[in-house]
Amino acid sequence: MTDLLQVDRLRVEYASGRGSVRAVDDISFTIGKGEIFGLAGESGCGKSTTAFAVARLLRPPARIAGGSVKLDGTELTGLSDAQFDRIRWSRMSIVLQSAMNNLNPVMKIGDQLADSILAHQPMTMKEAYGEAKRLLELVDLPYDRLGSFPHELSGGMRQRVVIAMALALNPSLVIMDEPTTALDVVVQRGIIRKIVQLQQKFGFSILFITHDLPLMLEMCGRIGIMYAGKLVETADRDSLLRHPKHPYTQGLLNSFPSLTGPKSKLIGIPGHPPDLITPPPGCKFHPRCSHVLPVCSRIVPELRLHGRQDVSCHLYTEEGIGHEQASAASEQSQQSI
Ligand SMILES: Nc1ncnc2c1ncn2[C@@H]1O[C@H](COP(=O)(O)OP(=O)(O)OP(=O)(O)O)[C@@H](O)[C@H]1O
Repeated sequence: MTDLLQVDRLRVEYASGRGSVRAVDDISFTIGKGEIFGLAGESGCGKSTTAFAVARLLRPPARIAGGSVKLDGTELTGLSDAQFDRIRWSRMSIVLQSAMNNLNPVMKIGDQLADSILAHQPMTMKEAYGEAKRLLELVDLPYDRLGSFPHELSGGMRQRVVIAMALALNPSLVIMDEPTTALDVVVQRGIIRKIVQLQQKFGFSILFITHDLPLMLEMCGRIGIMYAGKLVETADRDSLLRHPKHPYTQGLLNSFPSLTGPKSKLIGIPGHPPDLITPPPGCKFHPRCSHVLPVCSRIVPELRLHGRQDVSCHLYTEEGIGHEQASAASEQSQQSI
């Protein structure tokens, strides 16, 4: 699969009175053309900061401290705001959890959609309205809703409008950060089904972020697991489900009910994520890890290909205990998933 997005050694820091918060710490991943890639991990691990860095939505005190973000070969981190504005919406768009509340309350839906189309495409107002109607129908809203104000729509309908706006200019990448979290479960499911249908129809790629790991596993072809600003494992969905390699991934999967297998006891991960201003040395997960080795508190493990997935863990490095015990750990965890 050809890469659409290439994130290489990205680092993002927030300046704070106590020091720098290393929210995204040297992470690398790619998203293929037409691929749905998910980022998962506990609250505060840096998922949204990564998405905002890619979409260039970070504001002070946040700053990109290093690394590269390329979209279809174009380096984004060095572009001026004006250059990036041409890319935003036309090649990359973003749907946020709160977006449905950010629609202009005193403007009709049709005017808002037409305005966002006209901001990037030379058309007459009549043509833009025609486009707005097509977009509403894409997300299964009747076109007479063009004349409604946001408060006349339910939360689910407003989020569909936001998704329609994100697709208006046919982008190649859509970033979705908790796009349905604020909605009730039934409405969520309907919107997710619609997103997947549209993705299959138009072939755009998605960077998908949610707390809902079962939903992520259902929707994403490949998933990156983040812990304390680091990417600790990247794998295709099946490998991740069948053979999670990093002890953190294993713990995360054990914290959610199984999608398909028999019922088993849910086990949380003991302890808490570290303070990102003074994280522990070596692997940041080592104070919580049940497979911890002496090397883990000394050396940061690199993310390396192991079997079908990339994993950053000393269970799979030469400094660590080697593959046999790692496989045993993976199998042991698998039995309980
Ligand atoms: N303005 C800020 N100043 C200082 N630190 C911040 C700021 N915003 C976020 N952070 C820190 O950056 C880290 C990453 O936050 P981020 O919101 O990206 O995580 P997340 O994985 O998306 O969390 P959630 O799932 O809760 O949205 C957190 O530890 C957070 O405390």
